[in-house]
Amino acid sequence: MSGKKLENLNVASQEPLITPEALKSELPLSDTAAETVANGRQAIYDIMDGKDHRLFIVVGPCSIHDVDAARDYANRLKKLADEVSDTLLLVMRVYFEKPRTTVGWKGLINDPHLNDTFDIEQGLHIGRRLLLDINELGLPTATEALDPISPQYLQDTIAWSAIGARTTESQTHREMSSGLSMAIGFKNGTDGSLDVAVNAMKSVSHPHSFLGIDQQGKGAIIRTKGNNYGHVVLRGGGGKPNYDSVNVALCEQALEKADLRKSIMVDCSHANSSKDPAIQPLVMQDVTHQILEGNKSIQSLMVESNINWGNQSIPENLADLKYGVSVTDACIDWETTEKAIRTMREKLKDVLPKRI
Ligand SMILES: C[C@H](OP(=O)(O)O)C(=O)O
Ligand SMILES: [Mn+2]
Repeated sequence: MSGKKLENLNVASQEPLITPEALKSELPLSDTAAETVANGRQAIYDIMDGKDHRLFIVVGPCSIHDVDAARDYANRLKKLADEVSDTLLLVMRVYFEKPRTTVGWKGLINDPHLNDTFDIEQGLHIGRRLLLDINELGLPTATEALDPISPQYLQDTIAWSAIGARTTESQTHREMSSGLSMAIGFKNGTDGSLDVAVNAMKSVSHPHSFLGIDQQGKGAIIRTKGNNYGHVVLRGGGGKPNYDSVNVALCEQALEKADLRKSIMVDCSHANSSKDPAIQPLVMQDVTHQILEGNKSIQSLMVESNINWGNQSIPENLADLKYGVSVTDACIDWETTEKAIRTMREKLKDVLPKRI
């Protein structure tokens, strides 16, 4: 046998990680939280199946870096969610995993102390604790499923997941999505391509077998049943927005041609707002207008919102972090969020019931 080392030559070190089973026994889902997750998932299914007339809005910070601010935000959102629940189902964005175009902070799980110490085990504990607390409030949560292993640790607390613009084309993410236990939104490509999302919906509806880890953290062959609740998320791209009625119609045609459910989410941020938060309420107004004009395919929105406006880079001295301000994409503030969602509810409360 050759004594030559031929593997992990570029791996500096590896260390054991808590198993999914152990993390969940340390931080179990309570009955209340489990009910929030199950009810949130079912309500989204019913909206997509045209049984529930509401829209669902995935709303919250681009990323979570401060769990106290996240809890503050969740308490505010829960009050608003109760107020508008006859017309809008609000689902809180709780994004822990951030895809970077090149390099940068990759989220609370990867680097919970925001200082390149990459205390991932702590990140998993902090993330799961927060998800449990938000579900305890009765507020369903949404996240981006980015790391192929982390769903084993967290997905029992999630009501809706996104596959991002950078990974909608990835076979790994399509295989993973075919086994996830909730509706999945597939963002169009960063170049604006809709095909990658339509193809992802097709792929995900089929069973897949692939390499993964089981609840004991051991290597496993995962065999899935397929997931029929994939849908498109129009987030703009290629330097152009795609939330307008023409692009929505083109998306409807593509879904029709592929014999897929016409359930579209409009992401009011990202390339649909050219990352300018002030544009997001305008996109929300445009979507509202499309629905008032008779659109039936837009069933959900995504809004990047935080306690305070804009975004900030992570400072050398973390004490300089501004409270409730995103450290990734710029967000609208809480007052703007409240006003825009209340306006949407006001305008749609008598119209949406007639859509089904
Ligand atoms: C990163 C993600 O956006 P994307 O660039 O994948 O549309 C998000 O923050 O929702
Ligand atoms: Mn973002």
